[in-house]
Amino acid sequence: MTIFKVTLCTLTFTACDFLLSSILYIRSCKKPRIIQDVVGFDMFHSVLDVWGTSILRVCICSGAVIGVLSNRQQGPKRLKVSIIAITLLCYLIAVYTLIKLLLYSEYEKPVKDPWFWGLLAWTWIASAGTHCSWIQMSKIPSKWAKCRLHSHSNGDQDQKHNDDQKQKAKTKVSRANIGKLLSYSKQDAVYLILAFVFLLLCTLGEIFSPYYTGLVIDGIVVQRSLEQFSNAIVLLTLLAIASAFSAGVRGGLFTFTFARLNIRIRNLLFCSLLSQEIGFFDENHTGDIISRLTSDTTIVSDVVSENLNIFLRSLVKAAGVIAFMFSLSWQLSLLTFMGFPLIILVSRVYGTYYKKLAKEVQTALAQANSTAEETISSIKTVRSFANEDTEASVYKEKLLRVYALHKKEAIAYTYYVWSTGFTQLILQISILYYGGHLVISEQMTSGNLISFVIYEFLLGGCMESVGSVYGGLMKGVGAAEKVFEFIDRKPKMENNGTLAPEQLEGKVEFKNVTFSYPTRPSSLVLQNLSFTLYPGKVTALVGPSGSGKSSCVNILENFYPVQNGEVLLDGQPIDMYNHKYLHGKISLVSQEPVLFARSIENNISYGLNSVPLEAAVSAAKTANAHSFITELHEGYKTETGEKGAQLSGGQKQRVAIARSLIRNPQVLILDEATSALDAESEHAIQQAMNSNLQNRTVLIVAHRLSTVEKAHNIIVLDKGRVVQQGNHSELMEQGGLYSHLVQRQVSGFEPATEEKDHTRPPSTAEPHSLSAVDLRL
Ligand SMILES: Nc1ncnc2c1ncn2[C@@H]1O[C@H](COP(=O)(O)OP(=O)(O)OP(=O)(O)O)[C@@H](O)[C@H]1O
Repeated sequence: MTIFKVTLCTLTFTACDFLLSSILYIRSCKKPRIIQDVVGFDMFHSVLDVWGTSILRVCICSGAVIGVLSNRQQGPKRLKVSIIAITLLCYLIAVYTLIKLLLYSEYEKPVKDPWFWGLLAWTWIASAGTHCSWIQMSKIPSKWAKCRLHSHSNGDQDQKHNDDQKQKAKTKVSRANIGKLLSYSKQDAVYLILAFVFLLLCTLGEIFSPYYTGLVIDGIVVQRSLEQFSNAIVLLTLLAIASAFSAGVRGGLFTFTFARLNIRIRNLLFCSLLSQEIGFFDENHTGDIISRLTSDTTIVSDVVSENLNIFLRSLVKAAGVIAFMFSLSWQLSLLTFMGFPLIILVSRVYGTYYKKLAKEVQTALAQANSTAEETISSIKTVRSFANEDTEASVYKEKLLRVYALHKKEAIAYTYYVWSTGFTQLILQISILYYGGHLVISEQMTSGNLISFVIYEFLLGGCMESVGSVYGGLMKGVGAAEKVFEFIDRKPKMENNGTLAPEQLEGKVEFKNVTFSYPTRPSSLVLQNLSFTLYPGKVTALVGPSGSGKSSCVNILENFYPVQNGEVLLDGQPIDMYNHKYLHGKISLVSQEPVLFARSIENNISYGLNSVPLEAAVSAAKTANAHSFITELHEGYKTETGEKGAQLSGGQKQRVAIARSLIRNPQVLILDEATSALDAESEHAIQQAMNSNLQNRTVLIVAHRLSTVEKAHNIIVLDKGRVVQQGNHSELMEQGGLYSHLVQRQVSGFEPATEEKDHTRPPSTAEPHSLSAVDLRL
């Protein structure tokens, strides 16, 4: 709707409101002349004041229209700012009409005048209409902006429009999340239904208790009958026992069901994480991911379980209590419900704010966790740089951010308790005052008043619970939003290839491969790269640091998708191979091999189902690991510690080589796999592997000349391109980057920076120790 339509509608509504209210007032006026009603106004017999509220509404609406038309930019914004005040005003008008009904009913029981009822009903409708008109007019800029977008851009309004859309989308997401959370509990429907049945039983017991308490008091004070008094007490006792029993079963069942939900969600999240592409782990901090897996999932199940339990109990109890209250006294019930919308309003404002805060707290906590995790997992590096104090202060800074958010939460909670407590206090005093009047005027018994007051307390408790658990539920929903974001995330690279040929030759071809990492899409790491790895041959990749050697390995392992070109295994793109099959045939020993906190035997047979010890021993022998393993106290049963921390770097590498060899892979990739070994161990491994080469394709990424010089083919990379290819002697003869690297390193010259300079003439110094030569600049 355009600005003109909105204002026209508002003005039409205002005119109708005034006209209808006036007609209804004139028809319900008991005095022969209106002027007499005005002069001798009587609260208990005249509805002049109710008609007066229509003038108030006319003023509100016309004021809004004038405000918007006179200042099209600022007017609607000002209306938006005062929405809560107008909501309160409209609510007070509606409450006033209820008070009028109570005043009228003092002299006319029941109130029969249809014009009076008509005026009351219209006043409620018109109050709601005024509120809606105000909201519509406050929204004008975002809608109006749409029309203006074509003529000229308006940054602020576009931003606001986007924010509105985002807010709407968020509300939808919250609802979807609650639905989704419940859908994960489908398997526990039986337990949930049982829990709900016991919840009903327990609540019924609690609802009837005040009623029987009233009967006990009436038995003592009014009837003075021992029989009625004792019957009521027996029933009260039975109810209390049944209610307590049901409460226990209900609580237990809810806790049990949500413990199952917790396990389910964690498992789903973990499986979803495991299926994500490697780029996902480059983009997300481990601490963040772990925080979602541990604290967010706990919040989702625990907070939701606790709050859903209280929420349902309070809701069912409130429904029963309301029914009893109306049966005891409709007047007192009306009085009670005047405060009801106010509590909802407070809860809503608080809930939205609390949800926002909860999300911020989760994010801040995840960042703090991430810092702690990074520091603790790299404690040796931290210690070696004596950087403990800085790390501690970085962590403290992050914790202080969490603390600041918690403080905000605490203040918000304080205001919430104050506002709801104050509303309830006013209500209770009004009820006692008006209830006393009803008892004195014999419109209800004292027992009923006591029952009503107990019910009112119960309802107050229910409302408070609903309000406070709303915040808790929102906290759970905020956490669920983050958990579901990961559970629902579709991996950008799926391992859904199906090829699994019985015979695999092992020929690998890189054809015009261009590649960049997902975290840095604009920087090309490999450019139009082509080379071939042949079965039965050892190929070495060499080149300066950062030239893309490990990136080639990552692509060959199918960790990342390539931007252009293709990587073929036996003529087929590698992503067409079955995931398990591919990694059974291509095995990688990486630069920093990671061992798991298990025994050496289990580490060697990692990922294989049942492997005899002999196979592990044989692989360990080839990897030159057997002798050091047997020297360990528990041999192959020795635990390696977290990430293999209880083994030396060289020992870890040898176990990792054995782990790859045991699979008898067709393509073996050794990415700096022997960098931590002494020359003798490396030589022993090479001997063993060369004699074991059969038709295996071997790709070696290494910096030591001793590792690469015996390779059948050496591929020299520079800035993601192949610059040279051939065996050691050919490349040395050719000159160029390879010989330059060799000669420069042989001369013992180490440049100060990682930048290389090919223009410099190669050193003429004689090689003195080939085994120690590092082919990296
Ligand atoms: N996970 C990653 N995300 C983004 N960029 C990366 C990632 N890994 C490596 N890089 C970048 O890709 C380029 C090539 O790195 P790569 O590890 O392939 O080089 P390398 O030749 O193996 O180096 P080195 O000999 O030092 O191990 C470098 O510029 C590096 O910064």
